Amino acid sequence: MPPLDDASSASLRRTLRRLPALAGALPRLEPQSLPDDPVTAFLRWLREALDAGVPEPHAVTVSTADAAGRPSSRVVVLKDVDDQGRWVFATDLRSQKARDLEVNAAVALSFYWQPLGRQVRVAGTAVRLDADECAADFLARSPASRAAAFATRPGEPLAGVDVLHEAMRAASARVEAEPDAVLPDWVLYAVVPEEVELWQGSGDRAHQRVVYRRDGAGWSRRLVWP
Ligand SMILES: Cc1cc2nc3c(=O)[nH]c(=O)nc-3n(C[C@H](O)[C@H](O)[C@H](O)COP(=O)(O)O)c2cc1C
Repeated sequence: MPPLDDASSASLRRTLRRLPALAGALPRLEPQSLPDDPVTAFLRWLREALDAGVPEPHAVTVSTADAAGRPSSRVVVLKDVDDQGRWVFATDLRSQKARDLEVNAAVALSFYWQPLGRQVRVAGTAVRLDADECAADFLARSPASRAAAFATRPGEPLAGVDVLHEAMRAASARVEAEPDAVLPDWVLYAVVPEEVELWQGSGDRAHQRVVYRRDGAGWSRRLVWP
């Protein structure tokens, strides 16, 4: 295989074209066997991802947009699907995603579970959880994660890696000295779903898409073309 830093874009295109996608034995989806509500369906698929040994199945891409509609995406970890059927993640209020959500609550999540050829998309509105819940989540984090959260200044220019390590050392000492200290900028967002799509890839490209849409107090469900 040619090196990927080869100047020839034709060679890059060839390399990319030859990469397999949706290879291997993938499960078949029987849409009628899916539950009526997407939260139960998601939890079933998450269980199957865990059982199949999918690496880090709780890693999820979160997409937000700023006040001008400029989108951005990044990976976070899923913290919960709560008893109100909301997908919960944690972040720093100073981060771009949080700044976006504070002015534009529209949000989309995307999971990809490669060994199963499955994608789940959730679109809806993000609500910030109350300070007590955010604090409890912060305190449940490992000391190293708490120190990292105290040390960071999300998105600000960093003069050098040594500055980061020094800030981490100072923050670790603080966490040890003050184990109950909470970062006030630590926030949880719950995504209230409007639409959830389960996508099952297939080697023969007859992929299946099932879209759930909120319908009054319940959900409607339909198949759509892939
Ligand atoms: C596997 C993985 C898990 C991550 N988990 C989180 C997380 O739970 N919360 C978070 O704020 N950032 C998390 N990040 C870092 C984000 O992807 C991102 O770099 C950071 O939050 C800044 O994003 P923003 O400036 O767009 O808000 C994670 C990154 C990876 C690769």
